[in-house]
Amino acid sequence: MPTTAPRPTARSAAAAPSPAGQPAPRLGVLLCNLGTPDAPTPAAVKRYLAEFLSDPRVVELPPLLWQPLLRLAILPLRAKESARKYEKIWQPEDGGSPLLAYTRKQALMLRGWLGEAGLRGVDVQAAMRYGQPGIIAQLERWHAQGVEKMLLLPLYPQYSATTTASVIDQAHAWAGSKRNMPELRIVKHYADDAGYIAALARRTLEHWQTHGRPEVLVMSYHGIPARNVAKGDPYAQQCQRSAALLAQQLGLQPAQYRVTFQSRFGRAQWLQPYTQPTLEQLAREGVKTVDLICPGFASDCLETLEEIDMEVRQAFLAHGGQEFRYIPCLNDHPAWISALRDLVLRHTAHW
Ligand SMILES: C=CC1=C(C)c2cc3[nH]c(cc4nc(cc5[nH]c(cc1n2)c(C)c5CCC(=O)O)C(CCC(=O)O)=C4C)c(C)c3C=C
Ligand SMILES: [Fe+2]
Ligand SMILES: [Fe+2]
Repeated sequence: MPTTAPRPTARSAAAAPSPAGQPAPRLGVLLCNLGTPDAPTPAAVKRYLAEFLSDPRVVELPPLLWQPLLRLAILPLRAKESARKYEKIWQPEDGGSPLLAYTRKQALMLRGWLGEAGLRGVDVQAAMRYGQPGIIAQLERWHAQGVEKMLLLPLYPQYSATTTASVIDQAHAWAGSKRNMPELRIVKHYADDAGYIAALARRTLEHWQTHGRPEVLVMSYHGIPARNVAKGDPYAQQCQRSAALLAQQLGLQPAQYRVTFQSRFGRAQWLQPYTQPTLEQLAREGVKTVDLICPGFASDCLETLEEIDMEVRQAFLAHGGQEFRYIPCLNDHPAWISALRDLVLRHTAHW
């Protein structure tokens, strides 16, 4: 019996068939996070750190000065040291790197939730700025399928040139290499987005329902060099804005919370106050119970699971603290997926 082929539309005629034989998506949403090594080994960590720390958005030193220092002095030691830390948080049975596993889960859930919200023909994928799966490879796949509209959603609620701008640079450089470039939209930041703040508040209140309220809630953000802020990076201001909104939702008075900055790299001054010394000081002042939340990290990762929940916890307890309770990142919390869905719906309106 002769079969009638569906009449090709302008789009499907141009599009390469997708692997599952599904029609090509109309719109691609890319959840972008920092990146992670492929394995918790010195060799894999070295590859990842070399790419990451060679990005001029991340380290602004002249390459002729920085590259020899990085390759000869920093990487050999740091790769070994970091690999040992990655080993402590690696999930061999569950996606390896927590950062990658959670970002993939967020993409999968968001795809379903957008479909339920009535957004048709949308594909949602997870990608990493450094290492695998890469941003360019995904944009290239969509381009080959004829996807003409792509939304970049960096999983950094607060904008920084060191993170968000680097994602955007990479996507623009890729688009610049195309004769028939797609439409690109970007979510620059969502530090004061009501859905994001509500998700953080929900996460915290659920934690308090189980454990009760602490004496002090510490909100710890990843740091950046202080001179970046002096030169105009709005990151610090956005961190303070998110913190104030979260405190307001939780009904906290200024004495009941602190904003701190973690993960300092190198010897330059970074944003202050630093997280670990703040926790040590609180313990010395007689504070017995603290909760710590990392509002700037969309997913748990090395910097939260190892640095905060192991190292900083240890430091607080060693200085006289009694209870250190880490509040997990937003990860796959439904309130967070709902906030991401609303961000996507707003940024793809009339598309
Ligand atoms: C100059 C160095 C760094 C800047 C600036 C920086 C900014 C920055 N980073 C994140 C988020 C993450 N960073 C992570 C790991 C990480 N960060 C740095 C250095 C800088 N970050 C290093 C060297 C590392 C690797 C680990 C280590 O060796 O200590 C991660 C976790 C990755 C993982 O695999 O789990 C995240 C996430 C933000 C948000 C930010 C600026 C706002
Ligand atoms: Fe970092
Ligand atoms: Fe760290």
